[in-house]
Amino acid sequence: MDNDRWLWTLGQEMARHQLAPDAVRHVVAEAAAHLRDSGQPALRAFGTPEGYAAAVAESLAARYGRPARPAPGRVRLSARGITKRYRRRTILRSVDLTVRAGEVAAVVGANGAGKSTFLRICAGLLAPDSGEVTLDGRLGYCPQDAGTYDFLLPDEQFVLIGAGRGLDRERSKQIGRAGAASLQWRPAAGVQTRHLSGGTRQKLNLVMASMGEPDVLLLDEPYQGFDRGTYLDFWQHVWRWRDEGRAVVVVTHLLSQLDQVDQVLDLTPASEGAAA
Ligand SMILES: Nc1ncnc2c1ncn2[C@@H]1O[C@H](COP(=O)(O)OP(=O)(O)OP(=O)(O)O)[C@@H](O)[C@H]1O
Repeated sequence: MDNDRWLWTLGQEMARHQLAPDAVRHVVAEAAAHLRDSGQPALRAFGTPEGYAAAVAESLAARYGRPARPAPGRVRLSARGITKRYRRRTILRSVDLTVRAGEVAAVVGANGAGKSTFLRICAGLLAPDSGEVTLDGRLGYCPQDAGTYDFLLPDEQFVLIGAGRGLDRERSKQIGRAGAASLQWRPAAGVQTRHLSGGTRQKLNLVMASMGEPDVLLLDEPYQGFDRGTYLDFWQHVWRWRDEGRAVVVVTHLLSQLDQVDQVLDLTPASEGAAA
């Protein structure tokens, strides 16, 4: 089945699940954009259109059936007036973002709009030219390019990160393995990180970022390379972290979850946004 046919079938299937036409258009456009960007065949990226439509319908039903959320708490992350230039190019111009405990913010924008740059600034890894970031609580940061060590075993990475978060070896391994299992991954004994697939390294990256119950999670497109099931699992984690009172910031290109997040920070430059 070619991608056009797949997208058409997805639209039909979603209509069959009685999803609103706007939602159908939204999801089909998002899937089409992902296929265009990734160059992947649709079946490999998302599975069958029937299965994907059912999963979307389920996730929307879960959303509307979700019990009342706890009210957002204190401000965990505040970025004010963030401006960043590389040589003469201004990448970020006076960007503001405030995220409270129990909130999810999505950072969106075209390739090169400065999403990763903004997250690195929020994580304290990069200094802005002007503006200020205030972070209250423990930070978990999942960079876009896996922050993993090639020659370590996953367990060794869990122990390393756990040590920095005050966890002993056994507890670190336990938490790491449980996190891996929740993303449908069971690390095989003796396999170094360099031998893991791209999607699995990304799972490792995400598990490490979320170890030690951070108050603020900064996630830079953490699901790249995930298959469809794991991608949906990832968003379930996001909602759980939010309901546990964490502040979560997710950089994303994909739009289907945007109506479920508390705020969307669009870094597309004003002139480009107007032209689009
Ligand atoms: N160290 C650097 N020196 C010069 N330019 C840089 C540097 N880091 C990033 N850039 C440029 O800044 C712009 C923003 O990069 P950034 O990675 O933040 O964008 P992005 O929105 O995350 O992109 P993508 O969606 O492709 O991941 C890009 O044009 C990039 O080439």
